[in-house]
Amino acid sequence: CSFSAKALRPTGAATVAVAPARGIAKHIWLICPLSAAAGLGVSRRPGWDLKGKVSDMEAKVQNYQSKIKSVNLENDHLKDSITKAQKHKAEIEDENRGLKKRLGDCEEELERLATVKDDLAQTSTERDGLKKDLSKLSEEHKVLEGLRDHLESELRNIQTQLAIQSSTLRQCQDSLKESQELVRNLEETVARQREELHLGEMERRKLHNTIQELKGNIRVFCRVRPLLTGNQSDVLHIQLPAHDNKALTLAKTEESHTGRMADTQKSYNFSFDRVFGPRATQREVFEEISLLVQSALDGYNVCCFAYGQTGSGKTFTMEGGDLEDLWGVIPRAVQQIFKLFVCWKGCNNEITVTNLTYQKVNNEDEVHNLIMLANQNRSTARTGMNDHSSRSHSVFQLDIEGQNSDRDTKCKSVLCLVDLAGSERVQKSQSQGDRFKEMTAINSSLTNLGIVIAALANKESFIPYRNSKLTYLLQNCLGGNSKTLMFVNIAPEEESFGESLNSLRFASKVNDCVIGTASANRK
Ligand SMILES: Nc1ncnc2c1ncn2[C@@H]1O[C@H](COP(=O)(O)OP(=O)(O)OP(=O)(O)O)[C@@H](O)[C@H]1O
Repeated sequence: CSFSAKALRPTGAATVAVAPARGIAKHIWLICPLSAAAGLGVSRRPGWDLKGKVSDMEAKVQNYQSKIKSVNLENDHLKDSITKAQKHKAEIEDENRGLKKRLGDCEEELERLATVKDDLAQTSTERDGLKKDLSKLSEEHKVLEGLRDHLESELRNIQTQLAIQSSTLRQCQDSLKESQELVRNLEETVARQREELHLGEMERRKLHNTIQELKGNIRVFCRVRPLLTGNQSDVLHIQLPAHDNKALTLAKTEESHTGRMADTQKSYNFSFDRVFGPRATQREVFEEISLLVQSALDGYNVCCFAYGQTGSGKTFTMEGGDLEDLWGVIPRAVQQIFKLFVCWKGCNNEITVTNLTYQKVNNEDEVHNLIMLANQNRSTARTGMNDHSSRSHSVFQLDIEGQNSDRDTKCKSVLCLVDLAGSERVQKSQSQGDRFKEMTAINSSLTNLGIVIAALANKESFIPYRNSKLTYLLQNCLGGNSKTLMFVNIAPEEESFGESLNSLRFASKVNDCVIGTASANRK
């Protein structure tokens, strides 16, 4: 199609169709209105030139026909193209559907892959964690390997040591066998020596008893109290020989009554089993008594009593002071006994006295408590001779029972420790009223004690023990199966000379008493 630019006078709108971008053929069509086309390339003929016009028209028709032809061709061609395009479109749609499906598949796949990616990320995180764990475990493994090596080396050492120990053990077992043999031999020796010891102990008791018997059954110790005020060297009337602890002399210068003769020195010599001077300590005194306490533990009845004028130191000797150094015979004897004994199982007394109770004791403290109770009940008072005079006799009696479970033997004894009330002269003590009555009763019981001792010394057939409660209570100690010791306490003051002389004479009489040989209460 060719156009002349000059002749072109478009009168209507042109439609431009553009073929789809995608397709096999690409064409541009321009469709012009007929009126406009009629003027193309045709020169204007005069009105009268009909022929010319007809020929133009025919030419035009021909042109148009050929154009139609070509358009039809073109149209066919286009139809064909359209068919093709439609086919192509259908193919493309198919393809599109396929692609869409593929896209859907791909999206699904993508989703799946996203999940996989998440899984992968999680797995990766887990892998990182595991890697860390692995490295940690590797380190631990390394440490454990080190430890294992160390343990293996230790094991080797231990095995070596074990081998050494095993060999030592074998040696020990051998020496144990030898030791067991030795122990058997030693046990036999011990049993033999125990038997020898027992025989030795029996021998010791026998010898101890013989010594006690040789010393006399009623033994007498004399104790001189120190001056409570004043200078000890002023005491001239009591003389204690320096090298003889058994003798004592009372000396007094007697003035001539007429004045024509010179004053005479009168001396009274006494001899006892032991004389303790004013400086003797409580411990020294008890050393002697402890032998008697041992006799009580060996099964002998033992009695120790203190006699003397009021204020001469009887209570101090038997009980003493609160400090351990000042303890007297009773607390020291209790201590000695409880060092050896664990329990006392009761008491079985042969002599009973009205208003007297027997109390079971298990230890030293219980005994001390009883002594305190007894002291509270004991009557004391201020007299002309002593600020704290004991106005009663105090009798401490302990029943001892011993058992040798190995040999099934038993022994029983009584330890009797007596602090007598002080003897005193009526005039000197200036006692009145109740004190006077007390003093009379005390003196009476002491007189009865003297009578009993005199009867024993004279070996009389009847001994009047029942004359007083005191002698009745002490009858087993004085005349029976007992080892008896008497303390005669004397005061150092010169005005007590007469009382001291009386006491020492009485004590000498007691010292002469032979009351028979005591025997141990053993079963
Ligand atoms: N060896 C001594 N050393 C020191 N002081 C002593 C000694 N002996 C006795 N005394 C003291 O002498 C005083 C009288 O003693 P104690 O009370 O023992 O006498 P007593 O003979 O028991 O008197 P009584 O018969 O009146 O009861 C007490 O103060 C006591 O402490």
